[in-house]
Amino acid sequence: MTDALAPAPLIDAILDDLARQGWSLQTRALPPALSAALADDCRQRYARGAMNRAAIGRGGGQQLDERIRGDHIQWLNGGESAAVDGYLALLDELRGALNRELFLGLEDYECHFALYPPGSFYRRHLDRFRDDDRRTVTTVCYLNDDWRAEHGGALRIELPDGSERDVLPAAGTLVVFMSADFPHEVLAASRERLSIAGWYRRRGSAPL
Ligand SMILES: O=C(O)CCC(=O)C(=O)O
Ligand SMILES: [Fe+2]
Repeated sequence: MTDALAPAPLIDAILDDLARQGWSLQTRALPPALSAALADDCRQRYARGAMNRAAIGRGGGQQLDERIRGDHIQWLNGGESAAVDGYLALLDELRGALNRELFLGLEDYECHFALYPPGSFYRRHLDRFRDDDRRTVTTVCYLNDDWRAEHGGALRIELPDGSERDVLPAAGTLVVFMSADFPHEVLAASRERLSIAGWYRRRGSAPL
């Protein structure tokens, strides 16, 4: 038997927050060594041109629009690097806990590296597509050392009571929220901003 990767208190805190308020902010979710290795991996992919400008919409309706989002992304698969495998193992452990404790029936997890060049942003949106309701829980983990508020680049989340919370994209921070319920946006930053955005998905209700 292998040791659990994620500390039980971290998993418990996320489950409690989600059950109570539908979202969770954890500032020490990723070990610093893993976060640093992921940041290196992301930067190398960007440098060799492996990351593409992110599109909006899905399937045949995809389009590029810098007025809506300006990040570059690459989808992640197991077996690409030790760092990515470590990250996926951690997030799979969380998936198991969400299913066991909150009965969410999450079948899989899709995620991508994202690099926002200075000045780029992602306008207010919901992560659940109109024509595809499989995305159920959103996760975003940040990979940026020494991030300060004056760098900008916050994730601004709108809470059900209409108030807003700004989350700094600092290394180690993981944000988790119910995909259908929290409009959010990424504010422009004065420096490069690295992250992994991901979605736990349920089986689709519509036939393919
Ligand atoms: O990077 C973030 O803080 C959020 C990214 C996001 O909203 C998305 O990729 O859908
Ligand atoms: Fe989003």
